[in-house]
Amino acid sequence: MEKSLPLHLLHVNISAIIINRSHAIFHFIAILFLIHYRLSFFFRSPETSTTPTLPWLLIFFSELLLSLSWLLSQSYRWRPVYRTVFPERLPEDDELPGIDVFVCTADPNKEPTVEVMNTVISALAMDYPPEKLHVYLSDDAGSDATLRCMKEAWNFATYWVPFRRKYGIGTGCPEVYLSSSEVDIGEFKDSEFKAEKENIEQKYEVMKQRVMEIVQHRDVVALNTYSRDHPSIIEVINEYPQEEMQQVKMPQFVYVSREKRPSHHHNFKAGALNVLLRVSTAMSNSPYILVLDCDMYCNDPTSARQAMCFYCDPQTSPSIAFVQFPQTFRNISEDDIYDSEIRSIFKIYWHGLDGVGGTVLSGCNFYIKREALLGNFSKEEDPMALKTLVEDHKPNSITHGESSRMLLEKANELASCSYENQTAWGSEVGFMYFSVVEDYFTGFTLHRKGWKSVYLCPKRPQFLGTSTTNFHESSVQWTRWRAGIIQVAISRFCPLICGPLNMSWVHLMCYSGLALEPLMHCLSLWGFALIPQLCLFNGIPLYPKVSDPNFNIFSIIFVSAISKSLHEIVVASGGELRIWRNEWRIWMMRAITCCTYGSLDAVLDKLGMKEASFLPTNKVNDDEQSKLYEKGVFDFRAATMFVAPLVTVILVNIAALVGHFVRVLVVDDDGDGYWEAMVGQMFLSFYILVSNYAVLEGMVIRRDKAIIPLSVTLLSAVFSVFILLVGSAILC
Ligand SMILES: O=c1ccn([C@@H]2O[C@H](COP(=O)(O)OP(=O)(O)O[C@H]3O[C@H](CO)[C@@H](O)[C@H](O)[C@H]3O)[C@@H](O)[C@H]2O)c(=O)[nH]1
Ligand SMILES: [Mn+2]
Repeated sequence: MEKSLPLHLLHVNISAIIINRSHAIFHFIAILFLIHYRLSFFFRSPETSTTPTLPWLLIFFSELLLSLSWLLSQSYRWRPVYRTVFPERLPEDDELPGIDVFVCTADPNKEPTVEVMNTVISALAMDYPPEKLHVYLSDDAGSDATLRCMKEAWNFATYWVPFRRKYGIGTGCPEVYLSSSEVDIGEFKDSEFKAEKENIEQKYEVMKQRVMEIVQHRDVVALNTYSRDHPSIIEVINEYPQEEMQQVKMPQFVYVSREKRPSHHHNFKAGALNVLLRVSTAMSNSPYILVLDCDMYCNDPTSARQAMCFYCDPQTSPSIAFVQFPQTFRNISEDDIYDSEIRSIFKIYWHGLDGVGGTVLSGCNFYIKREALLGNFSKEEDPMALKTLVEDHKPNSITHGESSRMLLEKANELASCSYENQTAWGSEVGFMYFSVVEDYFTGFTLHRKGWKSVYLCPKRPQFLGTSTTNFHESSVQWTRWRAGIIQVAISRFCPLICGPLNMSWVHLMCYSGLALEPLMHCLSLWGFALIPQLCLFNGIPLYPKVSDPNFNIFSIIFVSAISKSLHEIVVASGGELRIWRNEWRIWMMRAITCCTYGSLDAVLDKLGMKEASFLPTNKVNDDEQSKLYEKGVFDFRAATMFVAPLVTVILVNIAALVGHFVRVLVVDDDGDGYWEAMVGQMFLSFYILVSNYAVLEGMVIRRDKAIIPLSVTLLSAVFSVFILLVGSAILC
């Protein structure tokens, strides 16, 4: 009886569909009116119009681009769905499939070792049969200190894992459990629990102490060179004797550091994941793989069982390549001025993609099918003998003695940097190398092959990580993401031209929207930030007079766009009004900084003039920076390249408004309705200044350490004078 009950359910969000589609129709009609208005300009007699053609064309182009981006983004809103699972209906433990967990770390200076250890420990502590769980850590730095710390982590885990299991502790991460005062009081007040908890606390402190010593003695200079040039190191950690013999069944834990040589491109995270993919094929060969970033710990130990609800269902399992959980972060402040939560992606877009074919692969927190990554590869002739590895291998063959030595030898060969030479790794097999956003492109490749994916977003965050919470770091990260996406957009893989293959057209529209968004946003927002302002400065109207009925088209589009986003943030996802303001603001800022630089990076990469790079983000907590973020104050101590464009835009907008008022005062209104004709542009400038008041504040009002330096303001002033002079000469 139990068996016939479903393991998972799909709920279609009907009310969202009705609202989204009716709004889309309404907004679309308004855009058609706008296009009609702009086009009719070209059929007017030249005498009746005072506006030159070029600015008109440019603003029309900006409007068209933003409208196209809006149109593509309707695909994410076409059929939003959400899912529920029933892990209690899963088959018995011994029938569950095996899981290999991959954790990646790359730079011990930027990725605190204790955090990496906590992630590994939380994975070892997952609520899953231990003999079916294998955890692999990829250390791209090949740091001996990290390896030693992992042995400490393993040692501590042999106490933590049984403790967590025995008392059903709700989180797998010891740091979180031990630093939180509210967890599990009440239920376990008995002395046995208290004693055991104290023991765990003590063991954790000892571990941290040892780790600190190891880390302090690290030779940072030597490590930096070594991390780029070292042989492969693979160790099965649980082969080492434990402090005290414990009769605990533990998952397997393997440390892997692939070989790295300056002469070989290491392909960043995708390269690391592919090595883990091969090494794990030789060792445990579990059919499913969970990928985690080093700072993304398993908050809820039940995620594996939740994901298995899809894979244990014979009806859905054959077509699903991966089950994606959202990235959720523990360091998000109430204001979240940099949208570090990436709200729209995980709360809106991914639900929409799930409804039309499958969510995009999102870097970590996904359970992926090994078969989907290896494809038919394992069955084909493979010059490098992966074939024998995949087919002849019996999982769990790591024992002591000769066979184990041979296995490790084989694994080292698989982790060598020449292994992939002349193979399909990274182009057809495994994680894709083509773009620095390996996740987006790998997911796209799988969907193109006809695989599906699902998005599971339970109330309780399954994984928790640290997000970038300062302006510089998040700008660097966004520039990388934008660059990686535009690499795809301007290549033969551009979703718009590479054909739907096995995807639905709405799904393809989603991918196209994501791929083209950065380009469309940066071009159109630069247009909106400069063209109407230059015209305002020179007294040239670009919008209809207020008394002209056509003015309503623009007001309606503006109000409609704002109300929709307000509805999505405030009503549908329960956010506050200021979250809406902050998102809107950071979107504008990123369009003219990160999107622009990302596009440039991608274009230069395509021309062979600059290689795309993936610098890991800094995960070391800086108290001062965190405080500013908590208070919702912009930290402008960022590279000039990220601040100067913002200041330049602000200055041009101020100049336009001032220029306009001077003109009105000096040149008398000739009764031609000049004032009326400029209302649209005045409003736009005013709106940009009000929305980006934080930049003005950083320029002239604030008096702290994180303000915009005078030198940057002066440099931007030079830029804006240049733009005003040259722009006016060209446009008017
Ligand atoms: O050469 C590298 C570079 C990075 N990493 C690891 O990749 C992970 C993600 O790097 P991070 O610096 O945290 O970058 P983020 O921008 O935060 O990563 C986001 O964006 C990436 C794609 O750009 C995705 O892979 C990630 O999952 C996603 O969280 C970390 O565990 C790194 O240790 C490597 O293993 N090798
Ligand atoms: Mn990260």
